[in-house]
Amino acid sequence: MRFIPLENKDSVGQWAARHIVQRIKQFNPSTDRPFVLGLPTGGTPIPTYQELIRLHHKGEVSFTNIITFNMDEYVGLPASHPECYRIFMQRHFFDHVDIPEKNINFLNGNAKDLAAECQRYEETIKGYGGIELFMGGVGHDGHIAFNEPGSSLASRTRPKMLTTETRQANARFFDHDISQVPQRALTVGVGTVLDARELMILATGGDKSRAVQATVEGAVNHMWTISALQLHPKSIMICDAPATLDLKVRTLRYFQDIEQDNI
Ligand SMILES: N[C@@H]1[C@@H](O)[C@H](O)[C@@H](COP(=O)(O)O)O[C@@H]1O
Repeated sequence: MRFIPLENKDSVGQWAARHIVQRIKQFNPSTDRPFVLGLPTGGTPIPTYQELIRLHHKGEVSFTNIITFNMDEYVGLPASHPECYRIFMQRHFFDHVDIPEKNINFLNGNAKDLAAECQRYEETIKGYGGIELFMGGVGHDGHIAFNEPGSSLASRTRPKMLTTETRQANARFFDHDISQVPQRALTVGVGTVLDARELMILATGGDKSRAVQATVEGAVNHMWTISALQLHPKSIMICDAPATLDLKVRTLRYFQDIEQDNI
């Protein structure tokens, strides 16, 4: 696992966006061979989306031959709700780049049969030959996508109950009213995430430092599902300085040393 310690959330966004653009260029996608990108919502990836939009407007990257899969979606939020993840993604990213509508994939949290919807998602991902690069954030409790503590590290896409801690954290998007935050979500599983050919996880802010510590220094553990990153052959975690506060100085210096040409 690579660990990239940077200064602030904007440098994290710039690094992540540059990495995505570099991977897309190396892959050289076409209509017959599109690049499949997994994407998160949340506050953390917003600087990355802003930088990707900037690079797109500069002519450095096109999303015409990119297929996207978002990680998760709330269950039962009206499709037009501003915090519905599809709407969030339109607002922060898709509306500002040249991705064709048909290339965008989401879980439908209003599907009648949620299990069948999750199965459909898994099959659609497989149909595209899997995900090339999965970008993600991390919850305060170390969840990846909505894989809350105790989720199987082999889990696949399925409905999950959200913890009170996660609903409290996300209440900031719902007028700070936890009762408006859905109790359930559909989420790709930890196993689904691990199947991607590359993982890139972003963590910014001091409130993520315990999750970062668990990921980088802790043991692989279902109570910190993000720690499954250690099992992946090609994973990167990118942090700002506050998110590294719980790491040992020795750990931080080690990664600063080996990544000095990349930070
Ligand atoms: N399901 C999402 C995750 O995919 C996201 O990574 C996490 C962190 O969000 P934020 O970036 O806003 O801190 O919270 C949500 O619960």
